[in-house]
Order: sequence, then C-alpha cells, then structure tokens
Amino acid sequence: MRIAIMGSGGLGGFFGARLVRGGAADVHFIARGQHLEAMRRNGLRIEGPEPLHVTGLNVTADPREIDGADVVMLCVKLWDTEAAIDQIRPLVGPQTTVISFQNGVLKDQYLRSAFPAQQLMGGVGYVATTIAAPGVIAQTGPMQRLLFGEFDGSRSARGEALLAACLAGGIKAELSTAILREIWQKYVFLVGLSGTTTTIRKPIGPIRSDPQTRAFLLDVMREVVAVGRAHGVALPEDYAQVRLQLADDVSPDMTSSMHHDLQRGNRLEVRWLAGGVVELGAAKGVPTPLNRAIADILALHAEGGTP
Ligand SMILES: NC(=O)C1=CN([C@@H]2O[C@H](COP(=O)(O)OP(=O)(O)OC[C@H]3O[C@@H](n4cnc5c(N)ncnc54)[C@H](OP(=O)(O)O)[C@@H]3O)[C@@H](O)[C@H]2O)C=CC1
Ligand SMILES: CC(C)(CO)C(=O)C(=O)O
Repeated sequence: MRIAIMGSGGLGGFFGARLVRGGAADVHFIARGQHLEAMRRNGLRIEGPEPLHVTGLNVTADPREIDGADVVMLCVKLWDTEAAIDQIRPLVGPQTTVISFQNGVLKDQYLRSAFPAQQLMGGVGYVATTIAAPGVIAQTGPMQRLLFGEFDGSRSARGEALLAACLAGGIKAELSTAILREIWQKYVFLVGLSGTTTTIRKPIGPIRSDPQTRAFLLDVMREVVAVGRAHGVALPEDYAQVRLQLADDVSPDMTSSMHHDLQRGNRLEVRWLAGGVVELGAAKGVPTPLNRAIADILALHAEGGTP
C-alpha cells in the first residue's frame, strides 16, 4: 500500500514516521521549506514519550513526483486545505482514498467538493505534537490515536489494509464504524479546549478548577453538541458532560494547538473550530453565542502576528 502524507508536521510527521517504522506501507511525505530539507538530509526525529528516528525517507515538495497513491492522508493546517487539495489532484486516481485527519468538521466538506464521495473516508487524529525544529517533531504527552472509517459505517478492505499498516507501526489505530460521530466527538472536546485555553490563555488545569470558567467550558461544548444533533449526528443530549470528564482526566498543563499557535504568533484555526460551530449553527437556526464570542475575541489574532 502506498501512502502519501500531505503535510508532514506535528500530525503527518508523527504518524508518517510510525508508518515508516512499521514497514507495511510505502510512505511518501509531502513537505516544504526547511522542514523538507532537514527531512531529506536527516530523516524525521520524533522526541517525547515514544522517541523514534526514521531516515532514508521518500520526501518531496511536489506530489507529481509520486507515482500515484492508494491512500492520501491530508494533514495540513486548515487554512492550507484548499491549496493542498489542488496539489494532491495528480496523485489521486480512481482507486485512491483520501482521508483528512485535520481537526474540525468542515474539512470533509472541502474534500467532498473536490473528489467523488466513494474515494473519501473519515479520519480523526489524537496526538499532541509540534514541529520543534526542522526535521524534528516534539510529542508532549503519551496520547496517540488514529481513527478512520467509511462514512457508510462498513468495514472495508481498504480500511482493514490501512489499519494493518498503522498497527504494524505501533499506532493506536481503530477502524471505526461510526466515523462521523467520532469526528464530532473530537470536535466537541476540541472546540471547548481550544476556545477556552486560547481566550483565557491558560492550560486546562486552572480552567476546569474554577467554577466560572468550568461552566464556560461546559456551555461552549453544549453548543457544539446542539449543533451536531441539529445536523443529525448521533450525539447524546448530555454529551458535553461526558467530554467534561475527559477534560478532567487530562494532565492539568495540557492545552490546545490553537493556544500554542497564539503564543507563537501563528495563524489560528478558529474560523473552522468555534467559527465552524457558528456557521453550522446558523445553517440550522441553533444559537451559538459563546462560540461566536470566542471567534470574535480571537478575530484580530486569527491571521497571526504578535501574540
Ligand atoms: N499537531 C497536533 O497535535 C494535532 C493536529 N491536528 C490537526 O492536524 C492539522 C495539521 O496540524 P499540525 O500537524 O499540527 O500542523 P503543522 O504546521 O505542524 O504541520 C503542517 C505541515 O504541512 C506543511 N504544509 C502545508 N501546506 C503544504 C503544502 N502545500 N505542501 C507541503 N507542505 C505543506 C506545513 O508547512 P509550513 O510550516 O511551511 O506551513 C507544515 O510543515 C490541523 O488541522 C490540526 O488542528 C489534529 C490532532 C493533533
Ligand atoms: C486536543 C488535541 C491536542 C488532541 O489531539 C488537539 O487536537 C489540538 O489541540 O489540536
């Protein structure tokens, strides 16, 4: 199985390196800039709880140099999605499967407008990683999990083949029969985590301990659940409470990638996270005042600049 990884940073670099390590797939990385040069010279080094160094990688800036792919994993930041979709078109033949492991729920709408539905599977990535230096990915915390599946809930041969390649590399992977719900389950948690940590500028520990900010976190997630249910996603009505339990279980110093991006003066994915909730809520007449406030508060930071 040939797997092309579009965007080889925190998400794509981490899971791509594990796929290389597993040896059950022919892995091709698409990268750019100094990170690409470092990957060519020294391979990819993963630092953290599960250190790994893989060398001799197939890496290119130009997907046309890859002779097609069975699976394309889309792993760029959300603002790069449309450009990345255009770049991978030459890689995507009639037998290719494209899976986005990006955050949020709007990502699959972009894919659906670019490729036939039968060529798409859904995906969710749980990991906390960042590019620490060109060619180096830092993992903070032991969490690492990939979920993917057919949108119609079937267990397909292509899903099983990808699962085998992931498991060979030590990825905690699961072939889901309810991938749309899984995508939304992560969305509920992530919108709560990213919206609160980035606006309050604190990790989850103090936010969940203070009654006022804890209630804010819960209510932000309740809005996401209400929007998901209005769109027909099978989330229980009290699902925000379940995700609050997850927020209680993670390390107190855990924060979101969006908070990290704010601290570094990077662009923010807020338009697709809290902003996505507002957009999807408006489409169904579901009020989302807290997510709107988060999107508005962060609007002047969304394009990056000084933190
Ligand atoms: N990292 C994490 O812990 C997790 C991230 N996610 C989600 O995954 C997605 C990716 O995040 P993450 O991996 O952290 O982001 P990163 O910025 O670490 O990695 C993305 C990489 O893709 C590169 N890239 C973007 N466009 C292209 C292109 N056209 N050609 C070649 N390379 C390209 C970027 O280059 P450049 O730097 O030059 O822009 C960067 O190196 C986001 O939606 C994020 O929310 C989900 C779960 C966990
Ligand atoms: C919450 C986390 C770290 C889980 O993967 C994440 O996806 C993010 O912060 O973007």
